[in-house]
This record gives sequence, C-alpha cells and structure tokens, in this order.
Amino acid sequence: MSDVLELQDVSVVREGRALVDQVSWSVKEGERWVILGPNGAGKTTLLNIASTYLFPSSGTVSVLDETLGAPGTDVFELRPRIGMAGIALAEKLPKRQTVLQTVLTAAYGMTAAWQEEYEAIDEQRARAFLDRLGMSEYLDRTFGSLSEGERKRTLIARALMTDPELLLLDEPAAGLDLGGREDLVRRLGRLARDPIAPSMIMVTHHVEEIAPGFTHVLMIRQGKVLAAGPVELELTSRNLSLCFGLPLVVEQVGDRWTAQGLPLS
Ligand SMILES: Nc1ncnc2c1ncn2[C@@H]1O[C@H](COP(=O)(O)OP(=O)(O)OP(=O)(O)O)[C@@H](O)[C@H]1O
Repeated sequence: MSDVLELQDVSVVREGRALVDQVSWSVKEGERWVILGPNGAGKTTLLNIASTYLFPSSGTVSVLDETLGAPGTDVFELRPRIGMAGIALAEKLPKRQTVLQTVLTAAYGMTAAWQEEYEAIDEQRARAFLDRLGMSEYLDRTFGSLSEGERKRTLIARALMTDPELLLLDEPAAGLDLGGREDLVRRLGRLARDPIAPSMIMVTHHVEEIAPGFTHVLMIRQGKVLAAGPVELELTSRNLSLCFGLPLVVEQVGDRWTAQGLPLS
C-alpha cells in the first residue's frame, strides 16, 4: 500500500507557538482516518497541510507520493487529486448558484460558473454524486437557501466530483440536528466501506460522528499526537480522557461509538 499522506516531524509555528508540534503520521491508501481533539488542538491546521494549502514551518510532508516543496512537485497538479469539504470552502461558494452548478464547477477547478460549457458526462456525474448524498430533489435550489445539513451533503458531493484520491472532511456533521447527523453518518459509512472510494480523513469533535468503516484514529492535543492507529486499538477511554483533559468513558455500541464524562464526585 502506498502512502497517501506522510508527515515527518512536522511543526507549524505562529507567533512563537507551535500549532502543530513535531507530528509524524502516515495515511496509507484505502485507510479512513478520524482526527479527534479539543478546540484549538490543531486539527484544521493538519487538514490544511494535507490539502497542500499550508506549508509547515519545519518537517517533511508528502501528499500522494509527492513531497511538498521538492523540485518537481507542483501543488496545482496535486490539488485536483484532493477533495476537500469544509466551512472555509463553503464560504467561498456563490450563494445564488444552484446546487447542481455548485457541484459541477468543481470539475473545472472553479468555485463559480463562468462561461464554460459543461460536458454531459460531467453533469451526469454531478447528478449521481448528489443522488448518492440524497440531494436529487435540490438540484435547482440555490446553495445559499440550503439548510446546514443540505449544504454539508452538497459539499461532499462537490468534493467527490474530481474523483479525488484523498478526501478531506472538516467537521462534516457540525451544526446538524440528530436526524441530520445520523443521515450523514449513514452516508459517510457507505462511502467509507466502498472499496473504490478515496482514502479519507475526517476531523470531528464527537466519537458519535465516527461512521462504521472508518479504520484509524489520530488524537491530538495542543498540536501533539497523543494516539494514532486502528480505531479498535486506540479509541480507548484512557486515550480519549488524555486527549480532552477530563475523565471520559468510551463505549462501542454495535458499530458506533459513544463517550460520556464520569459524574462529578
Ligand atoms: N494564523 C494563525 N496565527 C496564530 N494562531 C493561529 C493561526 N491559525 C490558527 N491559529 C491557532 O492555532 C490553534 C489550532 O487551530 P486549528 O484551527 O487547527 O484547531 P482545531 O483543532 O481545528 O480547532 P477547532 O476544533 O476549534 O476547530 C488555535 O489555537 C488557533 O487559534
């Protein structure tokens, strides 16, 4: 299995503080990773490195077997091979554009439709991804009029449009109600278990949002890795308590996870 992402001793320092602190981590082809950690731990910073939009202050980063900053590595060739869905991108997308256009523009590396002629095959693909995410009835709705959950599902369809080898999801279930979260977790589970789906890295705050099919977990706190490895080995009460800084009990219920704090004594 080849490396989809490899970080060696990577640090990101801003104003004298390490937001990411000597992180070494590798993601192999076909793996589905969850990044867990408290607010400000450095999760989004790690995703930004993986998406090639952020260069580390020190250390080595390879994405899809290309080393960032090395002669011959062109991030503009790498970026279409990486799908990204997150709030930062949602804010760049025109609110008046339809859902179908919002997904279609990804095929052309754009955020807004300009004068390009879309090929029928691209439109078919956009419709198929939107269907997979349960958005078929919203094709002509404007992106700005969607609910939080509908917007999140559209962004994932959009991220899949370039047929990426690596899919990055930044808090895909944040802001969703219980039904919306469960619907999304089911859909992410189907994607995670699809053998031809891209390797995946998902940032979340909640173990309840880990869909079945996710294989590995990285836990970070204050920019440092606390645990990294297969979910069934590393997603323990001990690791989670250290990660979030209070006593927590994590349990597996069927193929899902739940965590709660111990009562105050
Ligand atoms: N450009 C910057 N300059 C200084 N500090 C920054 C910069 N960007 C991010 N930070 C800080 O880096 C830390 C890590 O940020 P990051 O967004 O990666 O955390 P996170 O784990 O994704 O947090 P959250 O769960 O709250 O989204 C935070 O304390 C943030 O305030």
